[in-house]
Amino acid sequence: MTTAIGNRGFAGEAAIEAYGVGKRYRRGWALKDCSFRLPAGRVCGLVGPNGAGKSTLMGMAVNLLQPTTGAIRVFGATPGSEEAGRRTAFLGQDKPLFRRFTVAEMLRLGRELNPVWDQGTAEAIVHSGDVPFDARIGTLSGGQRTRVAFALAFGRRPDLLILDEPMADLDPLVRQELTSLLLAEAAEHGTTVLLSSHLLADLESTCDYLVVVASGGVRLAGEVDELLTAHTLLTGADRGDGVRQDLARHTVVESRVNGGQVTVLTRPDGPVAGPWRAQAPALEEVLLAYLRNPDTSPLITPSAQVRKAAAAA
Ligand SMILES: Nc1ncnc2c1ncn2[C@@H]1O[C@H](COP(=O)(O)OP(=O)(O)OP(=O)(O)O)[C@@H](O)[C@H]1O
Repeated sequence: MTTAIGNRGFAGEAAIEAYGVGKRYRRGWALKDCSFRLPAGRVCGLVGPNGAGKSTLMGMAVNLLQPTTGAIRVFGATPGSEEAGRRTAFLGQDKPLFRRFTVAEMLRLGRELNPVWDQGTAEAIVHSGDVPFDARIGTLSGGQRTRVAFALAFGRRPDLLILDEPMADLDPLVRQELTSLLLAEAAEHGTTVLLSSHLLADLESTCDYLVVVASGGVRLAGEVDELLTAHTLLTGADRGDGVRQDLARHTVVESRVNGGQVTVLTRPDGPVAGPWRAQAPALEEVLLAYLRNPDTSPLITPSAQVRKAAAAA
C-alpha cells in the first residue's frame, strides 16, 4: 500500500536514486560509488566537509554535470529528460537573479519561462518579507535576494527542490524565517527538498532525512530518527586501554579521551556490557563523529538503500 504525502508524491516513490555514482574531474575523483535513495516527500540535508562533492552530486541531479560512472535518476527519469527537468527546481550558491531587474520583472520572467507557474505562491513569498516589488534586485539585501530566489523556485511548483547552501550568507533571524517558510511551503505542496548545509545545529529542526558524504562516498543516509536511534553515546572512566574489550562486537565510530573520561560514540549491535553510562547523542554529535572518522563503515537505513534490480535496469 502506498500512502499519499501532501498533494503529490507517494511514500513508495523515490525522488532521487543514485546508483554507484562517481565523478572524476581533471584533478581526480570527487565522488566514488555513491548509492542512496531519497524517498519523495522528505526534507533531506546533504552534509559533508568542504570539497566532499555535495555540489557535484546536486549538479548531476539537475543535469549540469554528467556522472563518470553509475547513474542518477530523478523520479525514475534521467536528469536530462523533460520529465525530470519539469519536476525539479535548483537554487545554486550563486542565486540566479538579474541585478538590474525589479522583483516584479524577475517574477514575470519566471512566469514566462515556466509552463507551470504559481504566481500567487511566488508573490506571497515576496510579500511576506515586505520586499518591494518595484525594487531592483541589485539593491536588495542578501536575505531579501534569497527570498526572491525562493519565490522563483517555489513559483515553479517543483516536486523536487534542490538547494545548494541556501542560508549560508544570512543572519540567524532571516535564516530562521526563511527555513520556516521553506518547511511550510514544502509541507503544503508535498515538495521533496534536498539542501546542502554546513549548519549542523540547524539540521535537526529542519530535516527529517540526511545524506552524509565524506572522503568521496556516502557515510550515512536515512531518516534522522533512525540514524539517531542507531547510535549510543557511552561515557566511562578512562582506564588507559583505549576502547575496551566490552565494545569489541559493536561499531565504534569515535572514541575521545578528556580529563580521565572516555566518551565513545557507538553503533551498538545488541546490549553494551561494562560500566558505561549510556546517552542518546545529539544529531550534531553523530554528524561530527562521522565527518571526523570517514572510514567508519557506512550506515544506510533500509528506505535509503537502492534496489539492486532497479540499479541493473
Ligand atoms: N569544475 C571542476 N573542475 C575540477 N575540479 C572540481 C570542479 N568542481 C569541483 N571540483 C572538485 O571536486 C571536489 C568536490 O567539489 P564540490 O564543489 O562538489 O564539493 P562541496 O562538497 O560542494 O564543497 P563545499 O562544501 O566547499 O561547497 C573538490 O575537490 C573540488 O575541488
